Amino acid sequence: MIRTAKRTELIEVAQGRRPADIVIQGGTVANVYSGEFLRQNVAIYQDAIAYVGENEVTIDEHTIVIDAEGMYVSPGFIEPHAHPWVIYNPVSMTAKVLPLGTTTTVNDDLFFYLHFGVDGFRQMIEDLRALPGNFFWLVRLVSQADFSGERDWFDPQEIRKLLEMDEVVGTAEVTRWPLLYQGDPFLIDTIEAAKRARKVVDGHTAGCSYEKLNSIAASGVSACHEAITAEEALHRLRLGLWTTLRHSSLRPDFPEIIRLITEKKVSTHRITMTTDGPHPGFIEREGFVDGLVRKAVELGVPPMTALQMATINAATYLRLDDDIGGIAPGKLADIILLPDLVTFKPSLVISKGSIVARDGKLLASLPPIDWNRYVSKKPFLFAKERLEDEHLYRYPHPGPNKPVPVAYFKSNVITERKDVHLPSVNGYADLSRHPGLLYASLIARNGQWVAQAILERFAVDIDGMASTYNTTTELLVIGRNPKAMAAAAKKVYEMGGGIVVVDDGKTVVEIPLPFTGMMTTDHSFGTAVRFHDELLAVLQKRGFPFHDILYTLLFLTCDFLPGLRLIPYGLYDVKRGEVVLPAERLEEKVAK
Ligand SMILES: Nc1ncnc2[nH]cnc12
Repeated sequence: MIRTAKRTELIEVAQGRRPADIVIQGGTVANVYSGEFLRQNVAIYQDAIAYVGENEVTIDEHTIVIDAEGMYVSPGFIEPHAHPWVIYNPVSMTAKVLPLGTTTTVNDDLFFYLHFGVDGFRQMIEDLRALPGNFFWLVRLVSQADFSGERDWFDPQEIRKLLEMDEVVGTAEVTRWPLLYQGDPFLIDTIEAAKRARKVVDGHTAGCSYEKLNSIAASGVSACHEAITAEEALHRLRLGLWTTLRHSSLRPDFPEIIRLITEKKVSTHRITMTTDGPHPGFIEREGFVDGLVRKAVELGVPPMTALQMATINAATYLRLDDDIGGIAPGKLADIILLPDLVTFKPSLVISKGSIVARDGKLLASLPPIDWNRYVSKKPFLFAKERLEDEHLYRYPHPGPNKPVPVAYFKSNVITERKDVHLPSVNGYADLSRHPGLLYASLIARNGQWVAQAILERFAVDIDGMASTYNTTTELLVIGRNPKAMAAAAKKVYEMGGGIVVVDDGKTVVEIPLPFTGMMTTDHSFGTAVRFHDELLAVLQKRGFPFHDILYTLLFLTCDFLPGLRLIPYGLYDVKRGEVVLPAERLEEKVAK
């Protein structure tokens, strides 16, 4: 990482021959390298740390002297696995989490890359250099729902060029991990190239057995955050994978998984923690990396161990430990002041030598970003009126006496196939006598195709809703009433992306997400919280039985979780690897 502070000047400050810019004195420094708490002074010069010790630091009239008496002085927190698109965007996420002490986030690029391609994405990386804090990237090698042209879009040469950028620290999770198990040549070659460039290879091996994990580790993957039990986490640790413990809005797993440390008493130096893209309401109420540290300590992890996992361990995994992750001379000055080791809420946040937040308030300015300048794809490429055709929503009956495959939600994101006998009316499955069954259509934004499903246990009483917030960012329309579904779909079309719920002829939720269909363009994190909370409340009132609506929508259209899924190729049975009902061409569908 680039420093403005010259090494020779840092040496002068360390020797007291040059005044420091900031001195933090009288505090207890959390030395995450040695695992000690030490009463020491810290001298900061420009963006780096020059001195840590018991000597008085040389100051002048420009030096900011911070009295840290009674406080803990900790390295800034690091989130090694962020998804900066959960209605919030990279700027609003940073504005929220920096005052909470997370000075570094490492971010998945999926939706940015899908919508901008390499040129727009590169431009955005460059523009986001103006963000306060450290904002790094992991780049995807494939999407989360195969589509025609996917392999061309994720071009190996372009990805290798991205991997050369300083802001790109590695390759992002491959959710379709069976591709790695099978030794997919593109993935293996690109992973090899990433490793040669000294970058990390993030993993995503949900539900992978110990035996299969051997192959994944052999493929070059360096980390996994998908363990949901202490046992699964131990498998990852034993196989040399950096083991990232997750406590997210979708999977608040710490009470179980933290037993890896509190009961199995393993060595923790290869363990990190992640919030894994929580919904905005979760961050608002539970915090970000500060929340992980707080929760870990509450569950019995020693405070120093929790701090190490959130700082130096993450930095070491990311190969950034020469620059960040600890408080020592020569490192970048990412430092937080903690009044206690219980709440872990910083009273002061310093990033690269600047005070960026105090008492939970952001002081740093945010760069103006014109998000839509990166987007190379138009939101919709067909006439809006086409969405009025009810054939887009009604499910074609497979034939007399044949059961209809239904995607039944077993949990927030896992579905299971149920074969249900339904009457046929004019060739379509009739849901009118089956309360709780809903139509679902995934409509390509370029107007090329529509894929269809029937859902059960999503929500009993939804007339119509539409959302581009899903892993394909195509138009997902759900409901029991095709007219209401059409109305919701048209509204989302008009907004250029977003989420709309229509009930009894009225729009009851309207969330514009014009940035890739996933994010607001707003710098205010509060807006994202308000939108999320409103959506969840409205859907729960109409029978949504789970806790994380955004993840239900997000993953209904992915191809890596069990059950029936709605993907660009059609209704897909993941276990059998089989398309149950192929997507149809939109033109043919609406002409019927
Ligand atoms: N695989 C994933 N894709 C999109 N957002 C996510 N948030 C957490 N995991 C994610």
